[in-house]
Amino acid sequence: MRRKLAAGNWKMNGLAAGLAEVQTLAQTHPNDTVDILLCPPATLLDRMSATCAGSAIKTGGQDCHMATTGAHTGDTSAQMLADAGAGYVILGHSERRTDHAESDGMVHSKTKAAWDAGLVAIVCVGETEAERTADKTLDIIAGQMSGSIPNGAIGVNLVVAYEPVWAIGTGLVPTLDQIGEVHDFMRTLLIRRFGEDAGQSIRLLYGGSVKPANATEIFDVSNVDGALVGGASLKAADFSGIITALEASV
Ligand SMILES: O=C[C@H](O)COP(=O)(O)O
Repeated sequence: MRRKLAAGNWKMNGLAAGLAEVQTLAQTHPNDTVDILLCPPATLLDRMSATCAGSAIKTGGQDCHMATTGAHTGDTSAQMLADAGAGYVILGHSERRTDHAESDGMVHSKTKAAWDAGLVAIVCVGETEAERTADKTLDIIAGQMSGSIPNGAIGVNLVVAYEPVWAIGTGLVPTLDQIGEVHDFMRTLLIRRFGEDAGQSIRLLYGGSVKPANATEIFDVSNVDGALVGGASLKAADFSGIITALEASV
């Protein structure tokens, strides 16, 4: 039985004042019937981890370098994220793939670095609007998963997030059939590559304009084990509505 996960990605949003939202969220969801994760900007990670200590909320990074230490100005290693209290790291988000030209090979190396540091890697995949229109969605997903995920994936070290690029921050959401088609396909790929036990235990998240109003129907889709939420994770009231919908789906 896969444990559901509600993951919030604050992206480049959030100052110290935002920690009040985290305290409210922790008070609203004191029990951990699902996993709750917040990934703040690196500047807030240490303080958010301290704020969440003893609560049901875990913290994570939004990216890591593939090396452990060294002359990499401006970068953060997986070990540093763990040192700041993180248990997870988001890797290969489409904004990183676009803004920083991250290739599948780089995401692959970063995932290995995350595992070496004891972090759970949330590897993101997803097609652009043009790729969906050209009916290439499943090919893109297969290529990104094969190129970005190293050998050795199991349920406790990997989460895969399906995020159609055209649905991120746009208010557009694929149909439930489209989400189900991709999630079922990802499950099949994981089982084929890693075997039945590991393949069935890796959690699959949907991400892209998830809100309290559409969360329940998305969480009913087969092989959707939770969500990777951007904008709606910034305010406790919004993210709480999504967590409540996920708890109800268990
Ligand atoms: O990492 C989160 C996703 O990019 C989704 O962002 P969004 O919920 O603002 O569409």
